[in-house]
Amino acid sequence: TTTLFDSFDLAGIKLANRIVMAPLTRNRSPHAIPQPITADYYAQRASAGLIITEGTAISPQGQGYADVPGLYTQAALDGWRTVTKAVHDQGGKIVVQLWHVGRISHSSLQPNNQQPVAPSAIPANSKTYLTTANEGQGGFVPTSPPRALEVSELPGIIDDYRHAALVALEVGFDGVEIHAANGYLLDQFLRANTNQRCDNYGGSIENRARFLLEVVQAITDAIGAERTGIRLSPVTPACDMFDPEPQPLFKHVISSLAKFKLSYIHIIEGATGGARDHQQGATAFDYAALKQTYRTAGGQAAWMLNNGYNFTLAQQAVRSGQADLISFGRLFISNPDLVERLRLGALLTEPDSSTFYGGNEHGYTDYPFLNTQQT
Ligand SMILES: C=C(C(=O)O)c1ccccc1
Repeated sequence: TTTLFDSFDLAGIKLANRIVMAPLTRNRSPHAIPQPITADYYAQRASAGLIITEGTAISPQGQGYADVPGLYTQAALDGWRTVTKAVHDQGGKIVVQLWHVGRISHSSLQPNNQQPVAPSAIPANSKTYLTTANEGQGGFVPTSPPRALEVSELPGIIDDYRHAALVALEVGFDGVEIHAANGYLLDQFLRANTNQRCDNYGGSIENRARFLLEVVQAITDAIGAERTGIRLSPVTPACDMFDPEPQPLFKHVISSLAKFKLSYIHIIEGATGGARDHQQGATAFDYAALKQTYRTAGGQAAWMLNNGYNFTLAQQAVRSGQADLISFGRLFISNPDLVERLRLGALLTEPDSSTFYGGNEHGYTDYPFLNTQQT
């Protein structure tokens, strides 16, 4: 039977195992430029079957938190080249998560201190991370109220996604993950509480999924569907998100995605970083039905599940065929050699949440390995 430690062919990319490092925002890229220490951080974790980078902004407008990296300056691209080389030198595989935050931003982070943009002018009851003058000391502040995007602005944002995907491959990434989860721009278009547009990008489920599918079309046209994954979070409340009928919404989304020969579908089960059985709407979300719908519609992408998995749950999910791949977030923060530890059944280091966001090497690259020679 299949286990987490079996190799996996991800649309032509050979993964050494089924254990994926989930995207994790760490707020350690001043001026959106990944630093040399970031290359060390990802290289330390290169034994993962696949690394998905932290959310990476496709444009200045897509930047929503201080010190998150981008793909829109030459300095950032040079920084990412160092990262991908360091990971590949360790035999690892790494894709970059393409991120536009939409309304989850602050005017001080926006070009010309503008309002953040969103499908509708509905403020989020949410916070974002800013740093004080002396870089690195940061805190969370309320997000700024957004303005509604004009239809005429959408092609420009699609272009930003296309361009980011192209430069991602140029700087050595093995592919991209479209961030369509956790209440950011693409999820804001999908779900009813944030999208109250009256044009053909709002209202019906088809209309609310339109922008996401146009982005997927543009990226897969640019770099190939086999280099393109996507992340969805059907019922997460993260960033103040809610839709009263997630099952029909995501049934339509996943059926529509089936025609693209994507690399993988990454599903967050429940509340991101919280209860796996979190429910929105009248009935519990049926993840198995979602996968079945996708396969019945002809979807062949790998199926990746996330959120609060431990070793036993993960083995069960892979053995049963419920998932091809399992992504782990917090456990990879504090266990660079998570794969080895899971293989040996070794003790896992608990992550220290006080150093998740912002700061220096402490809580970033100074977590211990089991056998010290790898430090
Ligand atoms: C990109 C994030 C996500 O997808 O939730 C994120 C951003 C800031 C803090 C934690 C997570």
